[in-house]
Order: sequence, then structure tokens, then C-alpha cells
Amino acid sequence: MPLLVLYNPVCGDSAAKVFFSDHVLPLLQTHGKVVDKVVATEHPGHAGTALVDFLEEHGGEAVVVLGSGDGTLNECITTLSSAQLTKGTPHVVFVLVPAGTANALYSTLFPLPSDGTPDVNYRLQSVRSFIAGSKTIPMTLAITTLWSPPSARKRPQARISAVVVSTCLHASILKDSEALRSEMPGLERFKVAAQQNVEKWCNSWAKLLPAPAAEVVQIYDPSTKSFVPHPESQPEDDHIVDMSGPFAYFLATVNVDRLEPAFMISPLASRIPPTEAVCDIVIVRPFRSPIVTADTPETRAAFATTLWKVLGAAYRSGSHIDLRYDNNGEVTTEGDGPSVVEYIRCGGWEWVPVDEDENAHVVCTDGAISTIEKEGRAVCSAAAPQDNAGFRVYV
Ligand SMILES: Nc1ncnc2c1ncn2[C@@H]1O[C@H](COP(=O)(O)OP(=O)(O)OP(=O)(O)O)[C@@H](O)[C@H]1O
Repeated sequence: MPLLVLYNPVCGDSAAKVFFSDHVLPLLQTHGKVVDKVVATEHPGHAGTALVDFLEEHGGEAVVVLGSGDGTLNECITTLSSAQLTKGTPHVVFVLVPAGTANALYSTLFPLPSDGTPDVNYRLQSVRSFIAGSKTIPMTLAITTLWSPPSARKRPQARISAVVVSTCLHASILKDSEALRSEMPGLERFKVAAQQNVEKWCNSWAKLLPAPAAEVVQIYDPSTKSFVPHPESQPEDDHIVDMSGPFAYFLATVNVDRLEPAFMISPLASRIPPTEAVCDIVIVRPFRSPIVTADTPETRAAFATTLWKVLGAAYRSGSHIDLRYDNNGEVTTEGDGPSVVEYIRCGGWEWVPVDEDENAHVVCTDGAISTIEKEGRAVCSAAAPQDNAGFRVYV
């Protein structure tokens, strides 16, 4: 297949250009891989158009050695998903070189041992897999449609994600962290933005829809450490589960079990790998705590401690999914109290924010922020590519 080398010179710590000229390009050359074109992106959006142009020139198929974070990968997928190629359905296989800040997909596919460092060898694993002609895996896409109120008579807007779709705290963090990027280029900007948003709750309704083969919405049961049918996923409601808020956390992932090398927010994506296109959703609803019975500034401030415990446990091998409340509302790993996190596996979901709650209208799709219109909603579904089409990755 034609070979495109594409990198974002400003992502992460802006080191992709040097890494490609020192390591990636020489390695490809040594192993006889002929590069048809090298593109360094010059502006946001350039990765997508460069890829479409390359596919047009080379018959719709390409191996793309991509040096970037998840944002540039998303640009490639988003642009290609809406492009009308003259030569039919595109077929793209990515070779990932982690060069961004978080590199969620790469660090899921190639987990860094806890005592490991992301050295040159660590970062060249997908390239080596390509050179060796090893395995490729298909990517699931999460397609989120943002609907205006019916009265607006507007077309819905689609957003595509290969990593994460979120609302609540995570979406607010991403929204605010962008403003901090220039003064804090590393991961610490996410922690600062988390501090700014941890006391915000979202008033919204959510609907969870089963995946086709599973037929029911699944929920993780910490007692058996397995998925079980959600108790409210019943035939009389087409197995759809309705959830009411307020929500402190609502984050869905596809393809990944973590958003940063150590932040394993959806660990079951790798521990219990799905057998069809699904979203893994991590939900925290404060009213599950036996001591939270009202939504007031005081209860929100007090609940921040619980949320920090959840996020802290996500940094410890994804152990947040086994946390429970004791009778006093303390977070514990013992007993059989209500789980702090509701960990859902399903085919899709709807998010219908309460009009007055501006914060509940913010949606993050792979780092890009969108706003749901008043009286609108977001609808997300996980989609698997057809055989031999869509996007694959060398692992
Ligand atoms: N030459 C450029 N100048 C400015 N921005 C660019 C350029 N090329 C690409 N971009 C933009 O850089 C943004 C950030 O890239 P990317 O998401 O790949 O890295 P990151 O944010 O550092 O990493 P991660 O997503 O893993 O946290 C992308 O949204 C892309 O549009």
C-alpha cells in the first residue's frame, strides 16, 4: 500500500519533527519501506486534507505513519469520514507514533509498564509492527449527533471520536485546559482545570441503549468482577435504561482503557474486551451516596472529596470501578454498599440536558468541545467498520 508519513510538529512537546528525522524515517528506510510522501502539518485541519489528497492520488488506500496525539488522529478520521473520494471507500491503516500530550490510543495499545519510561523503543512499537507485517486491529468509532430542538428545523451535526465522548467534569476540564495550553504544555494543565470544575454537577437525563449482540445494557458488578444485565434493561422498554441526574461524571470511551498512560478510566475495555462495537461509560451520580440527598453548594463542595477519590483510584490501575459507599457515605473497597461508579457497556446513549444548566450542554469528542443547543440533545452510537474498510491500526 502507498505510504504516507504525517506528523504534527506542534503537538505535545513539539518534538515530532526531530523524532521523525532521527528515528522514524531512518528505521523505515533501513527496512526498505519506501515513503511516498512526508507531510508536517502546518495548521489545524491540515492532517485531514493532506490524507484525503494522498488517498485521491493513490487509489483510496494508504498506510499512514502518524506522529501526533489523539487530536490529529481524530482530524484524519473526521475529515475522511465526510470526504467523497472519487475512488470509493477509503482503506487506511495507521502506524502510530505517540507525539502528543496524552496519546490515549497508543498507551492503551502499548501499555507502558509502571516502572517503564516512554523511550525511543517504546515509541517505535507500532512502526516495528508495521515493518514486521504483524497484526492490525479495526477501530470502533463513536458517532455523536448533536440535535437542535425540533422547532429549529436544523440538520443535526455529527462528531466522530476514536477515543472519548464526555460531558460533565471531563468535558469542562478539556474546555478549560485548552486556555491553559500555552502556559502549561504538559499533563498538569488537566489537573489545574479539574480543580476549577470539580464542584460542578450536571442536571440532565440520559438514556442507555443496548448493543445489538448483547441485547441488554450491561453494568459492571464489583462482587463478581464481571458484566451483568442492567437491572432496568427490560424487554418492555426495549432494554433501554433511563437515568436521571444530577451527574458529576459521564464519560464514554471506544478503543481505549485510559486517557493518559496512567489514567485508566475504562479499565474493562482491556480486562473484558468487547466482542462488538460498544461504548464503555463511566458514570458518577452523587445521589447514590447514602449521605447526599440534596443538590446544594455545600453538598457539591463536600462531594468533591468523593470525586477526587474516584479519579485518584483511576490512576491506580483503574481501581475506581470497585469502590463502594459504606453506611456513612465513606468511600471504601470493602462491604456490599452501593458502587460509587456505574460502569456501563452499551451500544449507544442519549444525553438530554436540562435547559437551565449551561454546564450540562458541553460535550467533548476526542478533545474537541461542542455545545448542545437549548432544548437539544446529544445522541452517541458506537459503530464498527465493515470488513476491509474504515480504519485499522498496527499493533
Ligand atoms: N502546524 C500546526 N500549528 C498549530 N496547530 C496545529 C498544527 N498542526 C496540527 N495542529 C493542531 O494541533 C492540535 C493538537 O494536536 P494533537 O491532539 O495531535 O496533540 P496533543 O493535544 O498535544 O495530544 P493529545 O491529543 O494526545 O493530548 C490538533 O487539534 C491540530 O489541529
